[in-house]
Amino acid sequence: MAPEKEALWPFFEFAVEHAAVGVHAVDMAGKTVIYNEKMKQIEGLDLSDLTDRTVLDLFRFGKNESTLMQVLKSGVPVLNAKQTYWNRTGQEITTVNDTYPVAGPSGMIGAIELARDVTALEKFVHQPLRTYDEKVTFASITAVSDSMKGVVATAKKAAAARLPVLLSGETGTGKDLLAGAIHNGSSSSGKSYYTLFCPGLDTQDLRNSMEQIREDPECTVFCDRIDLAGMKMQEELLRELNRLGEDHRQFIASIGGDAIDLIAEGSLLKELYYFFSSITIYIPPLRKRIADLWPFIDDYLELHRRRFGSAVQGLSPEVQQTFESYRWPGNLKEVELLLDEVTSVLTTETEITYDLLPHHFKLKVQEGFSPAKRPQDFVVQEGNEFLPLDQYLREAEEYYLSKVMNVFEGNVTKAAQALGMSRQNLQYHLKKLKNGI
Ligand SMILES: Nc1ncnc2c1ncn2[C@@H]1O[C@H](COP(=O)(O)OP(=O)(O)OP(=O)(O)O)[C@@H](O)[C@H]1O
Repeated sequence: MAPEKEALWPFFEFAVEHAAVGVHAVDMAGKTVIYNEKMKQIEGLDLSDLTDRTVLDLFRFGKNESTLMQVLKSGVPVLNAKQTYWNRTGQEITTVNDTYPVAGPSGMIGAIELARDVTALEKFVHQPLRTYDEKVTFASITAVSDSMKGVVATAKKAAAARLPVLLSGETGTGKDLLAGAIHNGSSSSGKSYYTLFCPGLDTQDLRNSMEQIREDPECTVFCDRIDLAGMKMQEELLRELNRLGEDHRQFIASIGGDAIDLIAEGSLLKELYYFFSSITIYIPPLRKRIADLWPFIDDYLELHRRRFGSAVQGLSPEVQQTFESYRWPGNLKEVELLLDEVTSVLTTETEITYDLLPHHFKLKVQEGFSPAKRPQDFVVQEGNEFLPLDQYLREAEEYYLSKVMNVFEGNVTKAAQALGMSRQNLQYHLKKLKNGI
């Protein structure tokens, strides 16, 4: 390298590390040569040893599924590929990726992926309900598990009583959907439905919306994610709501977790909680009501056959096992986006097989079983703190199973064979560990 260029090297390095886009570059062998801070943040991983191994070794996705590998092979850029991730803390992240071939003095030397984090924008541009132009009703909600049946039954009562309702649950559990169903199931059906998306709300937006709401005495007002609005905005919102007076409006709000915890940690204004909580409905995460997963997928595939002429009839047994043991931090919304991604590239396939799953999802499946323990934590040595036997055995079991699941890329059948146990038995152990039992 020319000395004047070499002198600039620290600047390049600094720029890559501090860039607001994720940067992942690989050489012609697929070995990672650059993986910047933003990319780690986006993928929710701490991969300090990434540079020593090839991407394929590490993530073990099929060659065709990695856009980096695709570009390495074709030499053609892949631009504007949108992906939604749920990192291991359950945070939803949407990126738009551009992947380019990189040329050296005598030909191509690798490929580079630039990932723009558009999560905030996605959240701000309010996502319409995914109902394919059909009216949202209680029948739009997949509710096969007992807990979800209970949720719908309470929501129906709330719609009839027209009392303020507070919906709580993780991202993607269907709070928006339920709010829409309550509106359409109440006497406000056919009247206006206002959504205030609280994380993106400013004083001016709030006042403008409130002006319209004031003129509309029979509407429904849905305040989405009040816990993400900030305390000052919550106080303003409460003042505006109290000013509306005694009309016939239906008030609904949603929060992303337990109300009492959110109040205790200072993310939810107690008085605003009281305003909405005449009826509180908690929607459990999908992993606690997995019975809802299969009917949701069946409905999704049936709708796609009917509307878009898709040929897909179902999932291969391997994919079923993977879905059953995955934690689904983004709940049914994550399932839906994953199916959108998979089905968008299918043509004549009648079954979704493991190979067809996107690599970022396989990565999440592998990551799902990686407790923060190290091998030395299980070595019994004098001077170490001794754990109660049952805790030690549980942690060792979790550690061992996590490693075996990683080796077999989340494939329960193969892992069970290696462990000398039945698939059902392994499934039972994995579920037990995931639920912290
Ligand atoms: N029980 C359900 N039945 C049918 N579809 C569901 C259900 N739960 C979620 N979905 C699907 O997931 C999508 C996203 O759900 P929704 O936006 O209502 O979740 P949310 O809890 O409001 O999420 P967030 O907190 O991120 O806004 C819905 O549009 C719907 O397609």
